[in-house]
Amino acid sequence: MGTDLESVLLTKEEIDAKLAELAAKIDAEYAGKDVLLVGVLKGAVMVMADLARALSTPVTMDWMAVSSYGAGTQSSGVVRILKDLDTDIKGRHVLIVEDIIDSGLTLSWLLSNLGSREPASLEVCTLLRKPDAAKVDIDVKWIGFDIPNEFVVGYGLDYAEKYRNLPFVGTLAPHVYGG
Ligand SMILES: O=P(O)(O)OC[C@H]1O[C@H](OP(=O)(O)OP(=O)(O)O)[C@H](O)[C@@H]1O
Ligand code: HPA
Ligand SMILES: [Mg+2]
Repeated sequence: MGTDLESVLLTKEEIDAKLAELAAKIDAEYAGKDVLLVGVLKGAVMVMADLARALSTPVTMDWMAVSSYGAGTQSSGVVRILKDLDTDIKGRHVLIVEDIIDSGLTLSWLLSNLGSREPASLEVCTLLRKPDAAKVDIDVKWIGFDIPNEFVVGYGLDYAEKYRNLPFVGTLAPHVYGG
């Protein structure tokens, strides 16, 4: 697996099983409703692709690009919109799909931004969350895994844009980012 990675935290099989579990709960919640999945680029691409295919509920998908990390391993706290939604979400049931909640700053900002557009409902599904890294308290309805406060890569998650295409989630060796 190369010397840049320290260990595998979640295998592809564990991720697949968890997404199937989450999809069943999401299907039950939105039965008969018209749902818009909002993926947060770029990290959420893999979760969105696999979660959307695990759902039975018909959904539409839109994407928002925001960035708060740049090339580093620490959130700057400053969120920039790089690409806004194409869809007017007023009156829609919106489910934000995220790869990870770390400090929570990105999602907290996104929830208030999208919330002000008057959706019928606004919920969050994230594959990963780091409870020990939280700087803000956020209400998240669907969480795949709570993980330790270490920098992780793979399955959409990057370090300086690398490793997003790994099919599993792993921890990065500290020497890679000077830790
Ligand atoms: O809870 P936080 O501390 O705010 O961190 C979580 C956010 O950081 C990452 O995105 P990033 O800004 O790295 O953009 P990317 O998805 O394009 O990698 C990740 O995909 C989340 O959106
Ligand atoms: O642990 C992480 N890895 C990659 N990207 C991230 N963005 C927030 N936290 C992380
Ligand atoms: Mg990133």
